[in-house]
Amino acid sequence: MSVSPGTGRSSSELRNITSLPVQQPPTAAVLSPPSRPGHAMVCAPMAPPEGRPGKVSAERSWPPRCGRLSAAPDDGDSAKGVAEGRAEEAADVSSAACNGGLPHDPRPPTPERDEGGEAQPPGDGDAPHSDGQTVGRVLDVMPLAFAAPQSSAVDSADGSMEDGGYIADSLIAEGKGGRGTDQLVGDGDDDAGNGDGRAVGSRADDGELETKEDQSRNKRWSTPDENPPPKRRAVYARRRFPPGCRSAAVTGIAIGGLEPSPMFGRDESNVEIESKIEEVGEATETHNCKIQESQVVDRVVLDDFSGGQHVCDHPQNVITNYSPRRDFFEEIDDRTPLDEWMRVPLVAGDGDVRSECEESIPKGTPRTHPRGLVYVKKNGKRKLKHDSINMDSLNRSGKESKCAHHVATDQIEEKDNTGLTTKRVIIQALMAPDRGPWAQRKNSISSASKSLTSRNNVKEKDATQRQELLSKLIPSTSTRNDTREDQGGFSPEDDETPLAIDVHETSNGSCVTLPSCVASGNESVGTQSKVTKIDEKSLLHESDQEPLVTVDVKYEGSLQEGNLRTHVRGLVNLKSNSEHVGLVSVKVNVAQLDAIGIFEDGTPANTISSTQRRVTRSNMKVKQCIVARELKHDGIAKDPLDRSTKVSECGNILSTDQTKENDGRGLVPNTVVLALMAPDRHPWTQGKTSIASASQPLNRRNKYLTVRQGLCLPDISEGKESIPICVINTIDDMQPVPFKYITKVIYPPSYEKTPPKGCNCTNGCSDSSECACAVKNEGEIPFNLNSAIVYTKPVIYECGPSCRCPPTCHNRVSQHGPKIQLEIFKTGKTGWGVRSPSFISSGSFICEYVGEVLQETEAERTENDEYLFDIGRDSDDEEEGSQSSTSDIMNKDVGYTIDAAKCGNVGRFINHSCSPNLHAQDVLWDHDDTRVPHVMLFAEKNIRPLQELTYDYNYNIGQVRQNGKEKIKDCFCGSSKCRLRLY
Ligand SMILES: C[S@@+](CC[C@H](N)C(=O)[O-])C[C@H]1O[C@@H](n2cnc3c(N)ncnc32)[C@H](O)[C@@H]1O
Repeated sequence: MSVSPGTGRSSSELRNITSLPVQQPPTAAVLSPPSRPGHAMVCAPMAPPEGRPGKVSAERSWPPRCGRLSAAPDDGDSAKGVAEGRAEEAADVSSAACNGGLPHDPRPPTPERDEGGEAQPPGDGDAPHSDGQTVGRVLDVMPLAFAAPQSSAVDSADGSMEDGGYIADSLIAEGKGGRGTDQLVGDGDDDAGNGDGRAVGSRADDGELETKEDQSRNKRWSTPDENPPPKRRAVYARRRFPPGCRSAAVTGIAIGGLEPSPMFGRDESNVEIESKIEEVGEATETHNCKIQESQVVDRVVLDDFSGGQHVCDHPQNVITNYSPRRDFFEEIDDRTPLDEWMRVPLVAGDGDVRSECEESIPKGTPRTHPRGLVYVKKNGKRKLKHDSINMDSLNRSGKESKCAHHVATDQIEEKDNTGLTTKRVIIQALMAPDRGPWAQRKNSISSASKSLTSRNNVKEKDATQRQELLSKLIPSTSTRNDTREDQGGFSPEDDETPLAIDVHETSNGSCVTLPSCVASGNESVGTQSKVTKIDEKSLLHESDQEPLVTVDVKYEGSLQEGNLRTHVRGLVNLKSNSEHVGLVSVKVNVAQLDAIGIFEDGTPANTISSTQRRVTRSNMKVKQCIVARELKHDGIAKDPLDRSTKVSECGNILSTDQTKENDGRGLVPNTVVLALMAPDRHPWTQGKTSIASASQPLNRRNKYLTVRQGLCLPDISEGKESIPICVINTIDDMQPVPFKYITKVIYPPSYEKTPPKGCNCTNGCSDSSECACAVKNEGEIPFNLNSAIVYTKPVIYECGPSCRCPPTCHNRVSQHGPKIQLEIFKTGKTGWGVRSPSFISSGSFICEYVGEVLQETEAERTENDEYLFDIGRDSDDEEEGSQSSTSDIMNKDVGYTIDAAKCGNVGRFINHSCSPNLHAQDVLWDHDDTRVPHVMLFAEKNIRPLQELTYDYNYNIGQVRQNGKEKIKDCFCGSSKCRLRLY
């Protein structure tokens, strides 16, 4: 059932969807390569046969000026040459690339069975899969040429999808709708489909549930007879920012010397005010850290609070929203009603700031970003002056982003060691950098880390300790360390990166030696751990010994969804010739290991088994380890080279600090494994240390913790993305329905991209008046030097292959693909979703919405409309004076849609939210054709780790129709601002 606009379809988008079959042709099939039984691929047909009974039709309206309004009735005709040609070609070429023209689900429809609903729970469509997933099947993105019919395979997807609150779509008759269904209701019948007592027609007009923008939009479009129909544009690529935001935002080439604030400016400092520190990592220590650096300003202007609904009905300009019910990282939602938040006064002028940090830092793991409480007071009153310049305590002024709730300059990174200032107040510790320094280039890591003395002390002390120990313990054999980029720098990964164990036993039965593993590189000594990371390279030769001892590491746990850990602990079961010789507790960083799937089937001697309820059992080849062959009770361990290192002793188990939290069960007679030093940084973790921040304190009741619970796939992109994208499902046993993972949009076969006129810059595009691309962007580079977008436009022009500037040009951001670790996970109610284990700062590029570019006429015939995203410019864009491309020669009457049903990337899994944290931005870089821009998703606010990534599909509630009937789909975004309906 492809009735409504699919993903990304705007509320302003109404479509005349025609001939959409309710029943499926008996030729539909689920195909599976015969050579790989159990691996099924499900594909939908390109277009349904005409005249099939049971079809539904949808009426679609177009706004004036959208170009296709008039063309709507004869849309197919007007676009016939192209559309039909496209359709045919698509079937042959483009779609075949993804679909292979595979037949569709052969199941005949039944009255009970909702074609779309059961097939794809929260959505509709005929996607022959269940709940957007397959049961027990491995995602198969293999070429369809290998696919063969396997009609039975679909059965597993039928009827079992609705776990965890999925609501099946249903195409129902007037008055038969019900909450939680995708419905068609009688046109104009407010009661129809109101199974839960809601009035369909008025739901969107519920003033309490809508923003003003919503109201305005709905007012404009909700009554087609009275109001002009909506613009064609699907998702608003532009975010409605407060006045001045765009122009006031600091760009990367503006304001010399200052690191600009992120575009969206909703830095977390306002959240962090009086908020509880999120415990990160393993709770081994807690200490109070006095924030010594903060930006304290005299004055701040808050002339617009991003719509103002969220905050400042308070006459004294209360800035911060904080809900004690929400966790620390909870976003500031500018549309969240005030009463949802506890308002926190931020004071300018006389006041007092007191900051307190409390966090847990795993031993030996320097923390870069503490989080703490900031108390802002001013004689017990709330006060904030209006002004346009922030003056810090040194009377330095910083331009602020007006869209910020409060100032956010980089001066916090520099100084103001005045610490806590009592006379002038404001906020400013703990602002979000352009990008999490822990996750990116670390160019601002100093800001956060330096701001905490104790933190720095730890770090420096660690380094000193390590160096000292290294000099003592490690002979000059570690040549390979000399080239390490992180040499001398102790990042959070140093003690956290995955390590594993391999145990060998020598003939005397008393030694444990190094395995045949890769060298991990850095020699370091655990900070407090007294564990030496031995030069594995120098020991590799010893791995030639025939292992006599096997290691079986078992991880068990009871992690809950969203409660990730960076490290698990487990027991290493030492065996010698199948005889148990002991247990050793070890700790392994599982987040990285599992997520990137470096575990592989290994030899019995080097395996780690991961078992847990509903957790995939996996053999993980141990990659790195350090093994001491002897451990004395004086706390000295000796490695195979007879180098000794101090270790902790924990009962009978001689363990390192990494394991000392364990109960120390097991007996290890004279033989001990010491492990868990910091190995190399893995490519996928470079610059991505924030996984640590996703961790939670250990639940000490869980002695055995799991390896990344619910891991379905280590990398759904199968290596196509530079950063693996794993799939996590802790809800059920299903996996995503197979699709072809692509990283670039597929244009219609007949489409020829016209290279844009590039810039000739050789100076890094720093002169925005000279850079042709900047000129197209109205004289600005929309990205700052940290690659965060700083303002939005209808279309942003990045430099591209036609330009002389290098690929590193800071006006090339989104074209390089995702740089933030993303993962697909099963949500409770909205199918699969996307999140990141990393903190994402506002303005960061997330990913592109990739799929097949279809002409809309063709898109309307797609079976599965769940993954459609209309693209192209809307009329307003031009009215607002945005630069129009000179090569914009296309027929504006032709609309295009990206269909990611069969071919797509991680973007296809991003769900809708009425309070989104992403923003869709049209970007051009490899052509100037504004009909088919790239849809790039950027973070529009700071996003805490594991928070679902969402954008606003912008459906026009009440306007999605099929066969003249309103179609309804409930929204389960869970936002306090939820409009309750997707459409
Ligand atoms: C592009 S897909 C998103 C990924 C999808 N959840 C999946 O499992 O593949 C869009 C579909 O997801 C579902 N969806 C997304 N956001 C939703 C929301 N807030 N409430 C209900 N369903 C939602 C709807 O069925 C929608 O048609």
